[in-house]
Amino acid sequence: MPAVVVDQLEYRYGERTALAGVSFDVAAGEIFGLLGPNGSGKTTLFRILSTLLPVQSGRVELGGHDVAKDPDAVRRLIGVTFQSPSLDVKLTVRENLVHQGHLYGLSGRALKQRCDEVLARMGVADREKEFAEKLSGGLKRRVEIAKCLLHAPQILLLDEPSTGLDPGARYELWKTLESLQREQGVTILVTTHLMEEAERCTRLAILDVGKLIALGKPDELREMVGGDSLTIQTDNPDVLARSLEERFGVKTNRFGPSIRIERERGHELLTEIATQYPGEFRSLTLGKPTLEDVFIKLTGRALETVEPEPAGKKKRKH
Ligand SMILES: Nc1ncnc2c1ncn2[C@@H]1O[C@H](COP(=O)(O)OP(=O)(O)OP(=O)(O)O)[C@@H](O)[C@H]1O
Repeated sequence: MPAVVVDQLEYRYGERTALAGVSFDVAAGEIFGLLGPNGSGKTTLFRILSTLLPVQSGRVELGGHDVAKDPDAVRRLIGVTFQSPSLDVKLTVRENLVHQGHLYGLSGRALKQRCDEVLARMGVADREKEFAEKLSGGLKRRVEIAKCLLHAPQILLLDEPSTGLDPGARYELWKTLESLQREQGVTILVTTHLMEEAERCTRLAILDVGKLIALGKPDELREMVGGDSLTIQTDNPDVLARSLEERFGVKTNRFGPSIRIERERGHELLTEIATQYPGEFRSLTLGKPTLEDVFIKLTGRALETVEPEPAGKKKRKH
């Protein structure tokens, strides 16, 4: 039985469609990523999975329980962390855990034992007496995850868990998530707009404007983009892109000062551009396709901050 089933899920905020018929399954023990730019519907989906928003149309099941019919059973199965921190900063690390344990009906020796276990598992046992406000961002995130592990959930739902963390803290957090999956068989579902985080997922669903546009393992998704990915940074992207298209018959994608070209034997084109356009670019880089390239191929846009308008117009959020 899949840990999570999402079937033809639709959600609207008034006139605005946030989810337009999304379907996918997550197998038990996966680290499954929901990847998409701002406004793609990740948070809406996350809130439906965590029983905070109702199912308007379609079906969602976690651990075999329908979220619309049996939200209480779903809540017992899941541990959730949100984008905004949920620690009480005026309490110590252990006090935060103890209060959470009370909400789940834990007390006495059983609660103490669970607190000891999750503090050790998240590598924060030596911080238990510190006030939460004194902790770094990375440690706060670990304590939040410790908190949501107290009732031994089978499924963890983490909304952008790496947001605000530096690269070192991100790396450590992911090592811990991977060990939770490996050693305890916990199913983990994360939302993210970070490529680095998406690359570590066992499988990914890519969302764009409320639609699921791709589903698969990171390697399978990358295989959708042929050959190499060539990126050119330039002060004149429009002029240079037009000239490259005419001269080499290639298709270019333009994002701000960048031009991206997907091409077999990219090193040959790179040499041609370097010799025929000296001084017209700031940098010229060749690499294997990334998940960003997959998104560009599917949508013609970069994974940037774009907010769709109900009328179909697009405007930048920030
Ligand atoms: N409470 C709301 N009322 C009206 N529209 C909303 C509301 N919440 C989200 N939306 C809209 O629904 C769409 C999907 O938003 P959602 O927050 O789910 O996307 P997201 O991928 O999580 O983006 P972000 O990464 O910015 O949180 C967007 O167009 C957004 O503006």
